[in-house]
Order: sequence, then structure tokens, then C-alpha cells
Amino acid sequence: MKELPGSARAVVIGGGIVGCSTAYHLAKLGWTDTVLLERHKLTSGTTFHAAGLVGQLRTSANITQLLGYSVELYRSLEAETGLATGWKMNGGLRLACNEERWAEVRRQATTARSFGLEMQLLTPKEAQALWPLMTVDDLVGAAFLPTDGQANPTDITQALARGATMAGASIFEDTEVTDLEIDGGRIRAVVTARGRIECERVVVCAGQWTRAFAARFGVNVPLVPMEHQYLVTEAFGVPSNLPTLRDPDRLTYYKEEVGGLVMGGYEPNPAPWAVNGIPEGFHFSLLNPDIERFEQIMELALGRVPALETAGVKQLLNGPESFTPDGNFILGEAPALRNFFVGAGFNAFGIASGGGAGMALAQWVVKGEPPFDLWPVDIRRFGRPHFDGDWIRRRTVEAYGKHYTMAWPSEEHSSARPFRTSPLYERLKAQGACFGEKLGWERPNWFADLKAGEEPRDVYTYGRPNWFSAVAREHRAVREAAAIFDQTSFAKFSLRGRDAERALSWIASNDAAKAPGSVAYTQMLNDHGGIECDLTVARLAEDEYYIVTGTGFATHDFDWIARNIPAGLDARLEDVTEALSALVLTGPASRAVLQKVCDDDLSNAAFPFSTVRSITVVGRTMCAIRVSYTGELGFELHLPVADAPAVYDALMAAGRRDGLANAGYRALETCRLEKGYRYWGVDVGPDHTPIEAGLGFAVRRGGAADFRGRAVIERQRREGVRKMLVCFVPEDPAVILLGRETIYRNGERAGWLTSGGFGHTIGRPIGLGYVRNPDGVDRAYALSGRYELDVGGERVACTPHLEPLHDPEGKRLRS
Ligand SMILES: NCCCC(=O)O
Repeated sequence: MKELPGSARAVVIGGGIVGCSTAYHLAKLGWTDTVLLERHKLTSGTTFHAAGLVGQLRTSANITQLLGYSVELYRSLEAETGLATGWKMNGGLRLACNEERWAEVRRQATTARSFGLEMQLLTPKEAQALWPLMTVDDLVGAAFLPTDGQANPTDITQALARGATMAGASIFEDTEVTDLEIDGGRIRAVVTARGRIECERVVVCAGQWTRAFAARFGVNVPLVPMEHQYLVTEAFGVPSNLPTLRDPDRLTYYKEEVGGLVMGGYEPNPAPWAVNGIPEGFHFSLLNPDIERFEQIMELALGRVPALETAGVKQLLNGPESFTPDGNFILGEAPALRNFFVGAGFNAFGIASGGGAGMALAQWVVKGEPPFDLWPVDIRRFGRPHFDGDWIRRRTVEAYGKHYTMAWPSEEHSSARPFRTSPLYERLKAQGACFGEKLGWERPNWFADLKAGEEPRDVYTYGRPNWFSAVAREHRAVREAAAIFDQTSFAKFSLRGRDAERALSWIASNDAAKAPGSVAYTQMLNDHGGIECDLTVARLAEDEYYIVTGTGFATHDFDWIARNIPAGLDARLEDVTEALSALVLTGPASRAVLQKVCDDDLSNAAFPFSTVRSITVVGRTMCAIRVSYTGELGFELHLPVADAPAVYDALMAAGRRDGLANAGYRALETCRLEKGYRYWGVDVGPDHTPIEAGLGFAVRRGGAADFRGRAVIERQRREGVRKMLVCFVPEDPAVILLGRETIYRNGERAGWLTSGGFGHTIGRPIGLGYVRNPDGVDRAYALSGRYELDVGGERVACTPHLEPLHDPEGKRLRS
């Protein structure tokens, strides 16, 4: 047996498709002293029983790009390595059996076009011509993506392993990692039964074993092994060029295999497996088939493919696969442990994602950052609920059961709720709040008028939703009177220390060095000028800042700030989210309402826009920040959780005559779209600079103090940009924008919408999206030309705007 090396630059743990792909890409990037350790044999965990469909389209452009990379890699891997991969680019069909599904599929075809994939919409007969084994009586239509395909999971993994060794990596089977040596919060060595390997970085791609392994070192990887079953038939003359088929209304998928079919599905009553731990020795192992559970899938399949009735059954396979609470996989460096990288939780997409995920993970390991923004799969998207085993299991069961169900606009999860509540939860519920959930927090999305008989319940549709008029009502209250938003879930950090100002002046691109009492809206940039964080920084004292960011960014932003505090500075970051509530009082009457219950001078002179004050409301002292995400005069009140009910009650009583209303996150969204306020993770992120995003006003000019990303910003200011965020307003108020609609400029594809919604003050739909042009985009270019949006296959005329649609001069905000 080959001897283990005493040291390596990177050690990959796990010899499934993701581990082999990561080792392959590490070696290709020049890290030839990469070692892959597999405790049994390559593919013996989950890969060997994967079904092997390779679809590409996702709701994120970058994840779609990642899967597109897999396709490109798989096309050439056999020629490169000399090993067969079973790769076939036969295309992928997706069926729609009702009008709502057809609306979803048409929107998916638009999304595909936005992301550069030519998805074709077919009639039932055209679909049947591609897939003659199916009945089409119940079909409304289908979509076909010619570049989708399928691979043999074991063969493609062996080919990646061969490619990795050809490029210089070493692979060791039958080598179990027993421990990691960690010193000063960093990995020093991997310990195995056959010796130890000193290394700089560890990449854990151990499939469903990743959670337990990572937990030993304080790293949380929220995944759940779920039983997944599919049937393999004997050969019955199925043509080898058959596309893969997804029939989501019947919860099933199909692919051709040696002249027969593979057919599997996602039942609504799935079963988590190995709740108390994966048994020892579980490799090249399967579970006993659960025939009763599979019967529901079989029945649905027989309605589509009658030939299954008589086809011989080779095997009903039940294999556990790793699923995650949000259906996305998990990549990146663990926030809890430096140099510990994770690639796990691939849900149903291990083979489709393996090529691209390995590429991205390898780049992350080598360069310290992913090749592009991977927020939807970033390990830092998790937070407190993801540490709770029961929460993870319940939410993952829901996600599994929804794998093929309709993906509705604005759909919320229903499981494992409520988990975290604001102190106002019961009060808001009693007043008709319809709650959504983020990072475990219950948050009011909108308020039903209970007296008028409205029910606080979302009824999902691709048309106008049932909450539309309620949101319009709340929006009007914001614009014409005052509204109160419970934003307790917002993430809040305290940064203290002698050098807090110096730290922030490096990390934040806006000026955070102003006197105590000032507030800065700022981005935090990476070395490419990309926006890693977009948040508010309030200076409470010479040596103390209070930082407020979005609910979902708690782990990510904390990690970014903490890592970027220059070594040796006295600046300590603390997450104070749980201790504080945040009530946002906004609207033209908000000052008058607040002044009724507060003796402090709230006038514009004493308390101007973008400042922070300590004020007292009904005897409770709090931090008030004059900012607003609605574009109206507003006060963010940050106060101890225990004080929130009394303050809320006092404000509601004081505002009764002023028209003060409760408002929820969906009204906030309509208000911010009218103001063109950007949303991190949606409109802005690591792939966009503030100059491209129209946020140049928030970035320091000149000055001696350097900040991260400055060189790129200064270059873009001099030389211009190739994309620019533009606001689009369709002429037709009935158009429904959801995001991802394709932008056409003078008939040419120019980008896609990052956000879509409706502005109740302007009475029109609103979209935000980047207009791209390799030769450069400036204001004149962005505002000229004839613009259209592709909305579910229909071209809709629209006008471009670079200024906010509501109060472009910001007078109301500063009033
Ligand atoms: N592992 C099954 C894949 C199903 C799908 O791609 O939809």
C-alpha cells in the first residue's frame, strides 16, 4: 500500500463525486500536493446510488452557471482521462399539467433565457415526439433544455479521480480520518489510522457523514440523510437518446438506463434516516425498500408511462441522500474554524453539481474566495435554527416533500414554526399579522383587516396575490401617515475598542470616522470592489459602534467584519441581536407620533437624518437612528427586548389619531422598490461594485485612509463600468414582475431583473436589473434605447430610470 505523505497543502476528506471533483480542480489549480482520503472505496458513500440526472437551471444565475460548468466538464472528461463517464447530452424535459404549473414553466423558460440557456417551450405533441413512452392527455405544455443530460455517477467520479491523479493529486482509499489537529483556531494536521498529514487546509466532502464529523470540531453543517427511492427496470427497448424527464405534477423523474428506465420521485411523506447517527460500516450499503411509500410514486408514474406496468423490475433502490433545510447545497469555509472547508448537502443534485461545486470549492480553498458570488449555497447563510437538530429535520422533511411541488412567488415554509419570536409576536398576531419566517424568526409580512373579515393567510398564485390590497393599505399608511414595522429580527452587532474607528475605516467604504452621534450607510468591499456587506453603522461613542444589518446576514456579516479587523487592533465585535428589539416608526407623521411619548427634542435641527440619539420613550431609554428603508421620515428604535411591548403600545396609542398602522415586510419591499433601495443578496452582492450598483454616493472619495476595495472603485470612477443597475417601469400596470425577467435593449438581451414587484404610490410594477454591455455602460447608455422585459414569454415595453421613482431628491427622508 502506498505510504501517506507527511504533509500536504490541502487534504480532501471523502471520495464521492464532490471530493474527487475538488481534488481534481485543486490539482489543476497547481495544488498538486493535494491528498484525498476516502475511508472505504471511492463512491461508496452516496455517489454509487445517485440517479445521475444533470439538470442546470436554478433560480440563481450563478448556481445555474456552476451547473453549466458541470456540463462543460463532463463533455470533455472522457477524452481527457480515457475513462468512460456515461455522459449523454440528450436534453431535459419538464412537464406542466395545469395552468399554474404552465405559468411557472413559462417563467422558468424566461429565467433560462436570462441566464443564457435556450429553453424551448413545447406543445404536448412536441414533447411526446421527444419522449414517445409517455401519455400526454393531461399536459398543458412542456419545456425542453437541449443541453441538459445524464451521467453514470460511479464512472464520472472515477474519471474525476483519474483526472485528479493525472494532474498530480494523490488519492488514498481505506484511509479513515480519525481526528484533526487544531491549534490557535486553525487546522494543523489530519490524523488517520495510517499516520498524520500536516496540512494548511481541510476540505470535508463526506456526504451525509459531514454533519457529525464537522460537529466534533465545532462546525455546524445542517443536513439530514433522507431515504430516497427509485426503480430500475429491465431493458424494454427504451432508446438511448431519450431526454431526462421531470414530471413535477406527478412528483417523478425518469432517465434511460441500458435500454430500460430509472424512475424515482419525491413523496410528500418522506422519511429521515439515521436520526441517531449513521451506523458503522455503512458503505456500498442501501436500505430496505419501503414499498408502501413508493406505491404512491409508482401510481403517479403509471399514469404517465403505462409501459412501466409490464416492464420487469430490476431493483427498487432505497438509498439515503443528504438533504438540507432550504434545498441548497453547502459550500465554503466554516465561519467557526479557519481553513476548514465544506462541500456537502447536495440534496438531489450531487451529480449535476459535482463538477461545478468542486471547481468553486477548489478556488475558494486556493484563493480564499469563491470564483463568483455563491450566497445561495454559502455555509454562512445559516444561523441559530440550523444548530437545532429537531428544527433542521422538520424543515428538511418539508423541503424534500416540496422538491417538485409548485415553487410559488413569495412562498413561505410552514414547518418548525414558530421558532424565534419578537416580544410583539402575540400582539401583532392578534391584530391580523400574517407571518413569514427568516432564519427562524417569525416576521409579519402583512396585516389582514380582521374587522373586514380578511384572513391572515397567504393564498399563492402567479397572478395577483390575496395580500395585494392589504399591502397597498400599509404602503399608503407609510407614505401618507405613519406605520410601525417590527424589525426585531434584524442582526445587530456592537464593535468596541480603542481602535474601532481604525478597524471600520479599513472595512467600510463609507466614512465611519465622523463624530459620535453620526450614522453611515455603508458597503464593505472585497478586493474586487464587490459588495460583501451593505449595512448601517451608528457611532455611539469614540470607541463604540452599533451595526445593523439584515436578518439573514447575521452569520455572514459578522464573519466578514470579524475576519477583516486588521490584526493587532483593539476592536471587539459582539452579536447583540438577541438582546435588542427594533421598532421602525416611519412616515410623514412619525415624528409627531413619537414626540407625543418622548420628551427629547426630535426636531430636524436637533435630530437630523443619518444621526443616532439616545432617547427616552415612556420611561425606557433606547437608541434611535434616523434612517429609513421606506424613503420617508423615519426612526429606528433599538431597545431592550423587555421594553418593546410597552413602547409599542404607547406608540400605537399615541398614533391612533394620526393614522398609525402596523405594516409588514411586503409593504417594506414595495416602498424600497419605489426608492430604488438595493437589497443585498438580491440586487447587490460580491459580484457588484457600488459604482455598478449606483451606490457610489456611499463610498469615500479621497482621504488618506485606505479601505478595502478602494483601488477598484477609483479605477471604475475613472474608466467606467460594463454593467449598471437600472430601474424599469412597465407601461402596463397589470404586468406582474417577480424577478429574473429578461431585459432587452433595442431587441438585444441586456440582462435580467434582480428584483420585481409593485409600487403602490406610482401605481406601476417596478423591476431592478443590471444592464450589461462589454463596451461599457454609462448613464446616457442606460437611459437610451428601447427597453422591453420578457415576462413569462411575453415582451412588455418599459422605461428605464436611474433616479428613485418616489421623492427623487430625498426631501421626505430628510424632512
Ligand atoms: N437525484 C434525482 C434528481 C432529480 C432531478 O434532477 O430533478
